[in-house]
Amino acid sequence: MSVISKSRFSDQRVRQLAQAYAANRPLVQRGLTVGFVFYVLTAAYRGIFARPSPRRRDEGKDAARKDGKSARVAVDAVFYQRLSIILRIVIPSLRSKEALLLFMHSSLLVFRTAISLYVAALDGKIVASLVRGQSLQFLLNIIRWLLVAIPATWTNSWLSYVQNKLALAYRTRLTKEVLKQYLGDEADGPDGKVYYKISNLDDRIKNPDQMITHDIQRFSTHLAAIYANLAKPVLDVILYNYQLSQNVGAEGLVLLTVLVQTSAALLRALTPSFGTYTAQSAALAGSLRHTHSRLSEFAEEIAFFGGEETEKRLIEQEYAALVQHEEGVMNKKWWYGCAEEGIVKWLWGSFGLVVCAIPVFFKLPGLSNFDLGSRTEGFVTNRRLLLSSSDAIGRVMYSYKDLAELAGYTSRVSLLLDTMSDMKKGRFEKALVSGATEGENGRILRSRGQVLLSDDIQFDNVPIVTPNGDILLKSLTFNVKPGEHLLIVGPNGAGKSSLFRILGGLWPVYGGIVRKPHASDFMLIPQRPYLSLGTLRDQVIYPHSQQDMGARGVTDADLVAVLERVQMESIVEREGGWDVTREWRDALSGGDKQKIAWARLFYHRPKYAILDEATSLVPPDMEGTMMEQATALGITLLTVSHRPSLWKYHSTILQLDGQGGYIFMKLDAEKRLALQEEKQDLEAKLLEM
Ligand SMILES: Nc1ncnc2c1ncn2[C@@H]1O[C@H](COP(=O)(O)OP(=O)(O)OP(=O)(O)O)[C@@H](O)[C@H]1O
Repeated sequence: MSVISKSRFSDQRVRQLAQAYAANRPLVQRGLTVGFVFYVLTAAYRGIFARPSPRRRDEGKDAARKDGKSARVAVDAVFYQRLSIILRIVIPSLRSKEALLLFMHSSLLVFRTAISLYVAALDGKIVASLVRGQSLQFLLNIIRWLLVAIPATWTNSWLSYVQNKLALAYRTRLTKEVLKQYLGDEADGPDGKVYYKISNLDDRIKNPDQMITHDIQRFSTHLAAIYANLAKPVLDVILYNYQLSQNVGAEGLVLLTVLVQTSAALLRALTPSFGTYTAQSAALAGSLRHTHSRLSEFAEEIAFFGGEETEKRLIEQEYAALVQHEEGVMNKKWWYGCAEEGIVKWLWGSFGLVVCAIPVFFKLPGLSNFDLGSRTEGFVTNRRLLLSSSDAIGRVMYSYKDLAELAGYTSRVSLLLDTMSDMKKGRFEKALVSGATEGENGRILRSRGQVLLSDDIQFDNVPIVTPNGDILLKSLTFNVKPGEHLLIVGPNGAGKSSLFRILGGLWPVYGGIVRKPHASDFMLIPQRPYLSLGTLRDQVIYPHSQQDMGARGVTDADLVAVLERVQMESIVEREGGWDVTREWRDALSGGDKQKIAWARLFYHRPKYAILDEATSLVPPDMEGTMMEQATALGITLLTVSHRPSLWKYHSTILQLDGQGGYIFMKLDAEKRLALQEEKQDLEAKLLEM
C-alpha cells in the first residue's frame, strides 16, 4: 500500500516538474539559445586567438625557415600587426576597388546563407505536400524551387568570381608595391638597387624571386578566402542553429553540440601535422627543381666533363627523398580519411538524425501540428539545416588552420617588405668574417661615410669593405678628373671590382668621403657582359627602350654606324634584322658579346666607362681602336686589365697590393713598359743562370 502511494507521489512529483518545465520552457529556451550563441562566439575567438600547440608552432617555424631563417610564426599580436601593415597596401582606402570587392563579397556571403535557410524550409514543404497528396501545393513549391535556383546559382558563381578577383587585386597591389621598391627607379638614388642588395649584402632572403611570385600569390589567395573561411561559418552556425532550435528545441541542439564537440576533439587529436608535411614537400620539390635547373644551366660544362652519371645520381637521390616523403604522407592521409569520414559523415549524421527525430517522438510544448505531413516537413527541413550547420561547425573548427597558413604567408611577405625597407635604410644582416666587429675593424664597420655628387671622382680616406665585413683597404685616397683615364691593377681579390661597386652605389660607404657623379653616369663593361631578353636592337641600346631611342633622335641607321665602330655591322643581316628576338646569351660568342657591350657604350656615351677586363676576348688590334674611339667621344676610362698594351691609354694608375696597401700615381706608360721589359729580361737571364 505504502509502495503504491510512494510511486504515486513520485509520479505526481515528476508531473509537477514537467509542468513547471513546460511553463518555464520559453525562458529555458532563450537561456540555452543565448548560451549557445555565446559558446560559438567564444569558441571562434579561442580558435582565432588561441596560443598554438607546440606542434603547430613548429609548423609555422618550418614555413618561415624555408629561407634559412628561423622565426616564430603564430596567430598572435605580431601576426595581426603585420597583417594590418599589408592590409593598408592591398586596401589603400575605403573607396578603392578592393574595398568595393570586399563589400560585394560580404554581401554575397550573407545572401547565400539567407537563400540556404529558405531552401531548407522549402525542401521540407515540398516533401510535406507530397506526403499529404496536395498536388497544387507541390507544384507551386516546385516552381518556387526553380525560381530560387536562379539567385542561388547566380550567387555561387558570383562568389567565386568576386573572391578570385579580390585575390588578383590584392596580388596586383602587393606586386606593384614590392616591384616599386625592389627595382627602385632613378629617383631613389643611393636607396635603390634593392634587388642587388637583398641578395648580395644581406642573408635574410635567399630566394626573393619565389617570394615575389609564389608567396605573394599564396598570401593573396588566402587573404581573399579568409572571410569565407572564418566569419561566414561563424555567422552560419549561429543562424542555422537558431533556426534549428526553433524547430527541435534548444535542448536537442545543446546535446548535439556536446556530442559534436567531443568527437571533434577526438578528430583533432588524431589529425597529423599536415602543415609541416606540406612545407617539407615544397622544400623537397624545390630542391629537386634546383638540381634540374643547375643541370640545364651548366649543361656545357657537364657535357665536357662527361658528368652525366654523377648528375643522374644526384637527381635520383633528390627524387627518391621526395617520393619517400610523399608516400609517408599518402599513408597518413589514408587512415586519417577513414577516421574523418567515420566521425564527420556517419557519427555526426546519426546524431543529427536523432535530433531531427525529437519533434516526431516527443510532443514539444510550443510546437503544434503533428500530422504526418508536418512531421515529415519538420524532419526534412531540420536535416538540411543540420547538414549545413555541421559543415559550418567543421569550417569554424578548421579556421585556425587557415589562419595559421595565412600567418605563414603573412610572415613571408612582411619579411620581404621589412628586408627591403632595411636595404633602403642601409641596414644589412649578414654573417661576418671572424673578428670583423672587434677593434679597429669593428669601428670601421659601425661608422658610415659620405657620398657627395660631383663631376670628378674623389675618394678621401674611404675604406673598402666587403659585405661580410672583410676590410680589403682601410683607407683609400685618389682622384680622377674627366679625361684622366685611370688604370687599376692588383692581384685577384685585391678589391678592384669592389671599388666599382662603391662607385655604382651598390656597396655602402663605411667611412671618409666619396665624391662622384650619379650612378647613371657610369657604364660597366665586364668580362662577360649582360644581354637582356629582347631584340637585337634592345641589346645595343640597353637599358633604353625603343621609345627612349626615338626620343634621343637615334635611328636604326645610326645604330648600324655604332656597330661599325666595333666591326659588328654584319650581325644585323646575319641574325635577320633589328627586331629579331633570341636568347642572345647563347646566340653570340664571348668576343661578340664584348663587342656588343662596347657598341652599347658608344650609343650611350656616359661620362665614365668602367672596363673590367672588357677587352679580354677581342683581338688586340681592335681593343686599341675601341679605346681610342671611347676617349675621342669624351668618355673617361676606369680600366682593370692585365694587358700592358692598354697602359698607354691611361694617365694615372691605382695599384693595389692585395695586402691592404696601394699606390696611386701618374702613369708614364712608356717608362713603365720599358721597366717591365727590363724586368722580364732580367728574370729570363736569372732563369738561364
Ligand atoms: N657580394 C659579396 N659578398 C661578400 N664578399 C664579396 C662579395 N663580392 C666580392 N666579395 C669579396 O670581395 C673580395 C674582393 O673581390 P673583388 O671582386 O673586388 O676582387 P678583384 O680585385 O676584382 O679580383 P679579380 O681580379 O679576381 O676579379 C673577394 O675576397 C670577394 O670574395
